[in-house]
Amino acid sequence: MTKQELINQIKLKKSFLCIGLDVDLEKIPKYLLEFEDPIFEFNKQIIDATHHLTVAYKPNTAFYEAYGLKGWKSLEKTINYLNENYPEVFTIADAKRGDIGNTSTMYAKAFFEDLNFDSVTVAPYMGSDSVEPFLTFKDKFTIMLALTSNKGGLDFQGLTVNGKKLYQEVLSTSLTWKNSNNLMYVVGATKAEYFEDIRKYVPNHFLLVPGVGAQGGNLKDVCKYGLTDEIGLLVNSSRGIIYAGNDSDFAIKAQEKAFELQQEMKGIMLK
Ligand SMILES: O=C(O)c1cc(=O)[nH]c(=O)n1[C@@H]1O[C@H](COP(=O)(O)O)[C@@H](O)[C@H]1O
Repeated sequence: MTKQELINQIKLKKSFLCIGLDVDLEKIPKYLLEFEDPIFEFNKQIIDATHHLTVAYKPNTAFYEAYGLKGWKSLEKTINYLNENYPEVFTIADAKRGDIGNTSTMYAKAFFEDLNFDSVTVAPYMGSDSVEPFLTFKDKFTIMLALTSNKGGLDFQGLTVNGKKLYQEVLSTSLTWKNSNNLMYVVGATKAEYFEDIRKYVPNHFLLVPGVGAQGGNLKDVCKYGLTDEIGLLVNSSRGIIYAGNDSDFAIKAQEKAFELQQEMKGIMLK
């Protein structure tokens, strides 16, 4: 998908919502455990009920890898279902990869070619040659961790290096990399007070913003400085949406939660 196609979707749906498909067999409605593939059945129902309200889905691969080969199959069925039925939706493999160059190329092939996701999350710790292989894929995006939502996010990202905070250094250095227009950045919703500063470094790149909902982040605070003329934000909620209910009406409950967030986004976009 191109950046323009993503922006068109955002404008059409009046939404910059991303729904996290972080499926935990202990949390899904019990009746689904009777299905041959409970994870896929859960995702399918969530997707069918929410696709008109969201512009992106983000399965975190940990929730699939935890179930071994079966989990990976469920991930493959989920991305295939999305690509076949809702190709307009942006897809994010939240895998947080990154390694020496030739290994990163293989990670990129796994998520961009084999599974055909639009994007993958990557950690910047190993530097330029660990990220650049991901950036060579046309119309695919690499979403690099900048300032994460968790408490420990500042342990390293907040340290001063070369007179700058490490996350600032990550942002400015990454802009010098080849194909840096294929980058997006993760900035946690729980770090809303940093968005003004972050936009000084990356005024136009998309930011993936997790941490609204279960982690307590607030949409309005994020939008105050995070929004660009092209919106430039994908705000993710996982548990707050997909576990809104845990009975046979779970998909409707998820739809209600997604609708609430979409309406809030629409209000902000129309201001
Ligand atoms: O890369 C991410 O998506 C991510 C980065 C970050 O800083 N914080 C963060 O919570 N995430 C992911 O975003 C999702 C948040 O889930 P909820 O807290 O349930 O909405 C999980 O899949 C996390 O792994």
